[in-house]
Amino acid sequence: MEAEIQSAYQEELQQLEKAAAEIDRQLQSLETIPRYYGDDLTEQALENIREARRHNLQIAGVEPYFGRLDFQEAGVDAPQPLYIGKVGVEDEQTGQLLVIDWRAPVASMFYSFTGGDETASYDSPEGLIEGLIYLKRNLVIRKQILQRVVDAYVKGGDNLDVADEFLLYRLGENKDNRLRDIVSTIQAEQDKIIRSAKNTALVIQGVAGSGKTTVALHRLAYLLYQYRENIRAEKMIIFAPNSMFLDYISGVLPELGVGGIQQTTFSDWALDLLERDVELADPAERLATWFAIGPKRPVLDENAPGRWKGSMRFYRYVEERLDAFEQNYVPQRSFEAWDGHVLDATTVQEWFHTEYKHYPIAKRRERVTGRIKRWLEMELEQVWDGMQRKELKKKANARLRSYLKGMPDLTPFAFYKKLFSEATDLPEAIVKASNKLFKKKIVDLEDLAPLLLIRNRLQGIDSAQMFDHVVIDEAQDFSPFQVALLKNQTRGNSFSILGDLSQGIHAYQGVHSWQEFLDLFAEEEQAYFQLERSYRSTTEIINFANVVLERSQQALTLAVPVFRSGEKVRVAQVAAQDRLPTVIAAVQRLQSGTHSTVAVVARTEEESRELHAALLQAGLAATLIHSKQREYKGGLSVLPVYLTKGLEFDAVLITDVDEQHYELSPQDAKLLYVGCTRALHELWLLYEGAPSPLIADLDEELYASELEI
Ligand SMILES: Nc1ncnc2c1ncn2[C@@H]1O[C@H](COP(=O)(O)OP(=O)(O)OP(=O)(O)O)[C@@H](O)[C@H]1O
Repeated sequence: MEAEIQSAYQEELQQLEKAAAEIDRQLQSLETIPRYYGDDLTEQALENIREARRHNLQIAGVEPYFGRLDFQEAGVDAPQPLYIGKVGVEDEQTGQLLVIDWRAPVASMFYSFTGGDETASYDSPEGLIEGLIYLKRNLVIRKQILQRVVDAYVKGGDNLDVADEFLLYRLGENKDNRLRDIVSTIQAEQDKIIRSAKNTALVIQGVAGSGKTTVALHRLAYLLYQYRENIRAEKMIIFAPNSMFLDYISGVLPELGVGGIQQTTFSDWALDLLERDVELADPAERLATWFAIGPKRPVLDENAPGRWKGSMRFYRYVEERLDAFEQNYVPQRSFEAWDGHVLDATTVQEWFHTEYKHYPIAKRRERVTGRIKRWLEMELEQVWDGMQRKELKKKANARLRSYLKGMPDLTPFAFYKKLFSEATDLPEAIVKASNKLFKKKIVDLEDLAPLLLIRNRLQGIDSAQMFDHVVIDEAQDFSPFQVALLKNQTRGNSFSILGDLSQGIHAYQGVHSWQEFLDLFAEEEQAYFQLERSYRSTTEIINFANVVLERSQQALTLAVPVFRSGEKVRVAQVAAQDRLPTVIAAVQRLQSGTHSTVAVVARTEEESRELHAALLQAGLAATLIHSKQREYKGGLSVLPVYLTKGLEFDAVLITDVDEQHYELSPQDAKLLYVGCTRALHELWLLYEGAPSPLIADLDEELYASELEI
């Protein structure tokens, strides 16, 4: 056995030497060609191709490949070793592929093949190719040095779940301040999502840590490769919950060799399109209101403004108002330039409703106005007396100004404001609150989608504003209105919509069932996937978090851990006077091991500020994360629980898990669940007085109560 391992290692060492030498040679030969900076278009195109190759070779130069698959195609004599890497590399001398891009059809077998039956197949442009797999091998190469060779499958061998062994090895690593690519360990259920056809609206429900964000980013890289003829990176967009999250995920796409994809939050994107004509109400205040402790929180029902204004009922209401506005846009009366010189109302209506029908309202107004002016000029040309013409022109222009007032040139905000000020059939509380806010030209997050719907109808959607693909991360916080709006701007309904209802802590604005989104798409253009395995946390952490979730009294899917065992979760009571010293000592203990990212999670922003100050005073370099934070620095972070969503840390310490801070309610259970599932390796919870009912009377197997600090 030992001899076999040695010989496999030697074989791979030789292969690596050969591949690395070829990559270096190609890179050097490209470097000898001077870069072109001129304005000749052909030269520019050639330079772009060279630049893309340089970039790919640089990526391949660091880690040429990560896997090997020996595949014997039916009808071929012997198995061929296929080396799979982040980018494809061709041997320039032989024309053979030295490394196959992980996104290529043949590489799909590396992910879909999970042992068992040794036959495998893949979809190629020529049709289905079938054959036998002889070997599936994982390779770890760092800076061109071969570090690990692990065989996940050998035909005829004892294949004992070695695929999992390699995955566990990757999952056991500590995290720095960025999300990473997972090309070498994409799981079969994730691969299916990544390789789904472009023109489909995918809705993905995935438990915490199931790789949703990561999978969505890999899917973008896949689509760009597979549909390179008719899709462009600049036409793809990722919507994420906040700027700090965008910063946190910003490393993955460049690692996959992809650049140029728009990455933003819905509010930033919407405010830009609205030309910053309105201001957004302070998001920190909104969070403080909805995440207040206990009874201070507003009632969450279908009349919560976010739910109500985000509904399809309101979408249709706004559309009806727009229809009525358009229908009555042209004045009923004719335009009389001066006595007896009349332009019929029906003629103007014909121009507006029939001739220019395909233009948006504002454009139609422009066209119709221009045409009336031309008609007027022609009428005036027939008046021979210059003095009289001048007189009539003055009079006619005054009448025209008054006539055109009947076709108001409204901004989206002016239309929306008017809609609320005239509304008699909308809930009173919503109208009152909206009118009050709109007086100051301030709007809430849930007003942005209606404003854009109005904008699109008034001003139209420019082709530059259309998308080839849209990713919505943390989609449980999105409303049907937002998705319906984006649907109008997305070619082929190409969407990746991913989220987790168990983490729906913004239920005052987000969906309560995925059906709310699925209803927006025809049956044949949608697909629904569920991811249940959690890759982030140890089994101990997942089992603990699942109990918290079960106490939410809602039927939610529990996460299934990938079997990776670690420390027990620690739950300890502390006396009031010991709270801060205990937090400080606990952080020091958690930082003393190999953990590079540690989070102290408080219930509110105010409490996280206090803890942050105490940690700084104790000489610990902690970063406070607040709702306006744009950058994620890693190391030691202090943050309120509702801002942890989407992030992950080697160790997490949650403070104040007592009966006041976390009640036995679905909302608090989801909050605590989110907090717990952020931890990769260690999770500690502290409370004063009585523990939260969400963690009281737990099975002793689930936790340890000593802190050992
Ligand atoms: N196939 C995989 N191989 C290795 N690591 C993986 C794999 N899938 C997911 N992970 C890791 O699991 C962690 C969670 O991934 P990610 O943040 O994408 O999950 P998520 O479903 O978006 O989580 P959440 O909803 O809790 O924010 C990351 O560290 C990611 O690298």
